[in-house]
Amino acid sequence: MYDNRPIGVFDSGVGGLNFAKEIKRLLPQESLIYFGDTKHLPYGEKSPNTIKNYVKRITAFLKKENCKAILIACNSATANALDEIKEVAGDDILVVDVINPVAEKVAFELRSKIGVIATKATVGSNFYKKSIRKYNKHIQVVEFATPLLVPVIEEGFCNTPISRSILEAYLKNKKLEGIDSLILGCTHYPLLEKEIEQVFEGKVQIIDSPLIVVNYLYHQLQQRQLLAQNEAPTYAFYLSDYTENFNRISKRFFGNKIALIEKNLDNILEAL
Ligand SMILES: N[C@@H](CCC(=O)O)C(=O)O
Repeated sequence: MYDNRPIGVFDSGVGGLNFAKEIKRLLPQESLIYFGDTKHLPYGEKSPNTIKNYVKRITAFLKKENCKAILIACNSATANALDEIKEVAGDDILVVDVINPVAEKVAFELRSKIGVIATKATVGSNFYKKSIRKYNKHIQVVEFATPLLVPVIEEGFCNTPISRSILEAYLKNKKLEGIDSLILGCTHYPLLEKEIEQVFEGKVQIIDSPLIVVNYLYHQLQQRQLLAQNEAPTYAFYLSDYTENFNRISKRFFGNKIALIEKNLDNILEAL
């Protein structure tokens, strides 16, 4: 039994593309519909209620596009609006987030002090600490907000003296002293992963969230007989506001033939 309907993936901007790219690599027969809410970026600086309003509309859009599953490729959305997203999605759509699969995996591995760097909205929720300690109370979890990293990434300053100096300032903070592992608790941050490894001189293991999450997604699809058998999957990219940086990074991950479609979701909830 196969299901060739698309998987919906969304984020506030380019961050979710790290996860969409991993789906394309590991699940090459799956079609994707990506929504980047670039008009409302950064989510990390917004209140939980504001985030809830944004992501309910995106979920409604992906439901209307007949998605069989939705990957919330955004930690800030997961940490502040997971229940609301599931409510709008309803029981017929599989919803996978980017925090719980990672928390469950790292909780059963030999780690003693895990660092989590993320946006203010994610750190403010303590979602990672609560999720990891739900499985293992003995692990110390340090959550540390690094808000400048998203603008650095969205403005295309990765691998520059700017990103390097900001990472040095953040990662050498006393709060992160003695960590053995680091979770990149923002889907944008894998774009800085090499630079982060350099700051720690390889002494800290960076957790590969995209691999863990997409592996979890695969098993959830398999259990529900929702896997696709599609030799020509399609990739559609919608943005609430076109940005050149999204265009550049999406083409780097998905090739030059993709089309970016600007989509206004202001009235979509009324249309449901
Ligand atoms: N993709 C980011 C959101 C970044 C932002 O819009 O502040 C996350 O995982 O939290």
